[in-house]
Amino acid sequence: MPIDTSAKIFVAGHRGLVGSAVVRKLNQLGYTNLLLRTHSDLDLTNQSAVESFFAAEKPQYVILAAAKVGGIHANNTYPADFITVNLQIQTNVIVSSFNHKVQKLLFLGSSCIYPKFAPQPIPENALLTAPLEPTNEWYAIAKIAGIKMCQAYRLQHNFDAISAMPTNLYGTNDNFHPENSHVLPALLRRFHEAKINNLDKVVVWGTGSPLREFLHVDDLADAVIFLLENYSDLEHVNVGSGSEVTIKELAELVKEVVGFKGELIWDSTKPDGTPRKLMDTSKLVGLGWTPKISLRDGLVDTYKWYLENYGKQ
Ligand SMILES: NC(=O)C1=CN([C@@H]2O[C@H](COP(=O)(O)OP(=O)(O)OC[C@H]3O[C@@H](n4cnc5c(N)ncnc54)[C@H](OP(=O)(O)O)[C@@H]3O)[C@@H](O)[C@H]2O)C=CC1
Ligand SMILES: C[C@H]1O[C@H](OP(=O)(O)OP(=O)(O)OC[C@H]2O[C@@H](n3cnc4c(=O)[nH]c(N)nc43)[C@H](O)[C@@H]2O)[C@@H](O)[C@@H](O)C1=O
Repeated sequence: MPIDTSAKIFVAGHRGLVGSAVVRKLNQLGYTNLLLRTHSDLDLTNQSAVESFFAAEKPQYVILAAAKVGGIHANNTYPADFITVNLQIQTNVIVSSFNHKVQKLLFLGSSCIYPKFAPQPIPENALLTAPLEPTNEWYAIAKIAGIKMCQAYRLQHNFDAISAMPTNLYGTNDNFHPENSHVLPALLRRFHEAKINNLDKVVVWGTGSPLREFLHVDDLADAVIFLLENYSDLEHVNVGSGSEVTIKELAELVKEVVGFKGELIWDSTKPDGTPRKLMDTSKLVGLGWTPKISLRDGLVDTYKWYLENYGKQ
C-alpha cells in the first residue's frame, strides 16, 4: 500500500551508503517529513537515549540502515564490535519502535546470514541450515537475531516489522577506507591512487576466485521502499541483482573503468571468505520488483562520484 508522503519516517543511519540512498529516493518520491539524526546527535547503542527519542518524536515508519558495517578484514579483526554494536542498535530500535507504536519497521540484514556452503542461488529458507562463514559469523549472528526479533514481535504482538537481506552493495557515499571497506570501493581507490602515482602494480586480496553479486545502492533503496509499501510478512526477503562475477573479473572491470594500466598481484595470504553467495531473488521478483543498474554503469557512476568527492586527496 502506498505510504502517505507526509508520514513521519525515521531513516536511521541516513549518512551511510544505504541510508543516504534511501533519503535521496524518498526525497525524489516527494516525502516531506523525514526524521534524521546523526550518530553524534543520537547514539543508537544508548538504550535510554533511543527510548526518549522515540517517545518525543513518535515516527510512523522506521527504516533501520544504521549498523556497524565493514568488509572481510574489518569483520574478521573486530568481532566483538560487530556482534555487540549491531545487537545493541537493532534491539534498541526494534523495541522502541514497538513501544511507541511505529506502524511499520524495515530491518536491513545482509547475505552473510546464510551458510558458507549454501545452495546457489540462495533461497530465503537456507537460513540456519548449516555453519556460517567464519570471517563474518559475529556480524551474521547479530543480523540473524535482528530477523528473529522482527519475527518474534510480529508473532507475539502483531508488530509490522519486515526484514530485507541485500547482497553486496556499492555506490554514492560508500566507505573507501583502504583496509576496512568492501572490495569494490577498496579497489576503486587503490587503482585510482596507483594511476595518479604512476605505479605499475596493484595488490588485490585473496585468490580472485570467489564469486560475488553486486547491487547498486540506488536499486537497493528502490527495493527498500517497494518492500515497505508492498510486503508485510514473517519471512525476510532477499534483494540482489541476480548476476555474479569473480573477484578477478571485478578487479579487471574496476581497472578498466579507472584507467589503470599496470599489473594485478594477488595476495593469497588474505582470506577469500565465502566462495560464492548469489541470492535467489525469485520472491522479490515475484512481488514485482527488478533492479535497473548494471555493474558497469554503476561502477562508472561511483568512480565519477569518488573523483568529485575524494579525487583531489
Ligand atoms: N554495504 C554493503 O555492502 C551492505 C550493507 N548492508 C546493510 O545495510 C545497512 C547499512 O549499511 P551501509 O550503509 O553500508 O553502512 P554505512 O557504514 O555506510 O552506514 C552506517 C550508518 O550507521 C550509522 N551508525 C553506526 N553506528 C551508529 C550508532 N551507534 N548510532 C547512530 N548511528 C550509527 C553510521 O554513522 P557514523 O558513520 O557516523 O558512525 C552510518 O551513517 C546495514 O544494516 C548493513 O548490514 C547489507 C548488505 C551489504
Ligand atoms: C557485504 C558483505 O561483506 C563482507 O563479506 P565479503 O563479501 O567477503 O566482502 P568484501 O567486499 O570485504 O570481500 C569480497 C572479496 O573480495 C576480496 N578482496 C580483494 N581485494 C580486496 C580489498 O582490497 N578489500 C576487500 N574488502 N576485499 C578484497 C576479498 O578477499 C573477498 O574474497 C562481510 O563483511 C559480510 O559481513 C557482508 O555482509
